[in-house]
Amino acid sequence: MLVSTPTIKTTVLILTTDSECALFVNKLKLFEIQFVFPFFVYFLLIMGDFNSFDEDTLPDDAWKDSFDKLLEEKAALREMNLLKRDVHASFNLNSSYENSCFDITTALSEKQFKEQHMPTTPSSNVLQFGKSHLHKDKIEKTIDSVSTPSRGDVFKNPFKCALSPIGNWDSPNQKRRENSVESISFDVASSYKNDLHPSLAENVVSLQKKSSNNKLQLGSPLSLVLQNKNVNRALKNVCFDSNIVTRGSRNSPSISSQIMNKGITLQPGKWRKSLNTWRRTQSLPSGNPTKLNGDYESERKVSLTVAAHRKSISCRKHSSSEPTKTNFKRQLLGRCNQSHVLRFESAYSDPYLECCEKIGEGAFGEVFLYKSPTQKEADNVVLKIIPIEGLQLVNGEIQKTYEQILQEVVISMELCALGHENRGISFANGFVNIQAVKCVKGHYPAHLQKLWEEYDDRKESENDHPQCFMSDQIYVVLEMAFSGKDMEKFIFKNAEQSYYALQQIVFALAVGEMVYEFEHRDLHWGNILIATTNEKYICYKLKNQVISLPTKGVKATVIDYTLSRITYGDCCYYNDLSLDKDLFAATGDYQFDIYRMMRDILNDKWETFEPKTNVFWISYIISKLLNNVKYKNNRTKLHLEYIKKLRTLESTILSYKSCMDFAMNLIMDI
Ligand SMILES: Nc1ncnc2c1ncn2[C@@H]1O[C@H](COP(=O)(O)OP(=O)(O)OP(=O)(O)O)[C@@H](O)[C@H]1O
Repeated sequence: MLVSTPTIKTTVLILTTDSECALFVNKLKLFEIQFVFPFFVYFLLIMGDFNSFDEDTLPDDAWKDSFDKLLEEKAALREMNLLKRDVHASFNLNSSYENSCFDITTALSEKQFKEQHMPTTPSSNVLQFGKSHLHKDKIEKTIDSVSTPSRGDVFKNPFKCALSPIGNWDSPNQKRRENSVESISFDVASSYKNDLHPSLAENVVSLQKKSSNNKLQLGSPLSLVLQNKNVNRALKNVCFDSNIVTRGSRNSPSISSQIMNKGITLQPGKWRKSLNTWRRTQSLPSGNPTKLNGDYESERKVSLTVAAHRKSISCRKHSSSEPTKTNFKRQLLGRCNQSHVLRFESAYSDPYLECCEKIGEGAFGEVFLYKSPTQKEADNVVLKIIPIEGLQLVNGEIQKTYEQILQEVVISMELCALGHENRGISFANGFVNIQAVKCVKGHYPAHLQKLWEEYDDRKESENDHPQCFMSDQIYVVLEMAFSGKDMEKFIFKNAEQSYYALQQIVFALAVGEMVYEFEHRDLHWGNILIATTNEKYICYKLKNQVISLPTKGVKATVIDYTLSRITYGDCCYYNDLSLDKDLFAATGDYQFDIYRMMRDILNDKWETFEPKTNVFWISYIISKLLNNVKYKNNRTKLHLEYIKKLRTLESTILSYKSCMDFAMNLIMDI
């Protein structure tokens, strides 16, 4: 192999710094360094002219190609004036052009882009972006085809440099790289970098101020560039101004669309708390708790007012049983077997509460387990305590009204009654067993507050401390049977076990559909509880047909009917989500697609019975069973066999009209 002398000399010099050495070694691997290096040493010894190395050498960074320079640091970009331009060139080490989402046939050069989209005079429909003014609608249309402005030579041969071992850059995707942008840029209505949410601040690699007096001011729009590798993390907690501009998010089209749609990335599973956290960051920019984001705050007030008056029960006209405002309370007390609201302490004595421990929490309630001194599991009771009718926000949520809690109570009790085997032509276990409902009033008991604090110490509660409740606070307490662990945390033995747990859910929903036109509408894996059982079979009766389903050692129970719908008597009990815009903007899991799928199929009319929504949730559960739940034995033949079955279901599930339809199909296989 022939190597020119200047190359050899420069090579020896470069190897004097660690970082350069590492990069260089990578490149030299292509030349079989193990062969070349001894040859260098031998050759230099023969030359015997070490002093001449200082003369006649190339500059220190001669080995760097134009891409290396881009990767290095901001200075290089600034030197090229890229940071000040409309689109920020990438210096994200982790990205690769193969991931690019660009359609190269429609990609525009910077010049073309400016010609087509820059108006001569700014108008109200123009978004500020760097120094340019761009029409919003046009940006949205061309979002995936924005070019990175570049000096032509940078991308013609991205590895061009004096010492580059890659000589002939001829990639079929070269053009893509020309057009790729690996950063996201947008405006935020916040101020200093330090005032941003920490997770965003640490990702800010460029900050362009727009204020006239050269000082960053609160509320002044900033243009930020985030490194793509960190964008997802940053987006999780960050609130964006409504006039966010994003350009060429190439690694993840979904990130781009999240921003364009004012998308919200929520934690999968119990989404309410994560949504509330997001809402809080919207209304209180970190670092400046006194200043509210005006627009968002007024929007939020409207949505809270709407939530307070959200209809949950609607009855056929002229129905004698039509509930009115005045009798929701009476109906609730009827369900509680009470003539009036009880004092908390008379419904639950101190010795009773001393046998409790906190086991869970949701946005609407704290959940405690009463452990019976009899030590019999059947005597244990789960208490879900839900504050109602108060004016103060609890856990970021407006408290449910009598009407709204009545919806949950009626659904819970009626579905629970489906488990009684002597009832009519259908029955199903699988809905949480409601033992009693109580309506109580008063301060939150001191002992429960202590349990809340202990839980907070152990697991960090996301809820508000219950000391916030006054003596006139009303609560509904659902007393239920203990039903196991959230599916999210449960460890299945293998996929055979999870496959039969899935079947249990399908049959329960099928019976619910048949008897009550039931749709769960929020069946994420935090709302399915799994317990181990010694029973070999669980029985269901569907259209007069009794089905014995093997348990394979587990029992699945569906909980939390906050969003559910049933038809009972002449009334429909449901939750009108049509004004809950934030939920439909959420991303971060297939779960959040399901809310949009439901809204679409229901035409945003939440009173309507459409059992396909249950099928959507089953499809979500199948995907969780395949991709997310934990398995103890995941290498056995049996496990793989059932994974295959689940995959088959995954590909066919959305063709069913309802769980009833699906269950009928499963019966043939049993
Ligand atoms: N019957 C039960 N057996 C065992 N654990 C339960 C039971 N009911 C509730 N839990 C636990 O309490 C948690 C909260 O309950 P639940 O989902 O009913 O509350 P929520 O306020 O309606 O929640 P969300 O925030 O989803 O609206 C559950 O995730 C579960 O861990």
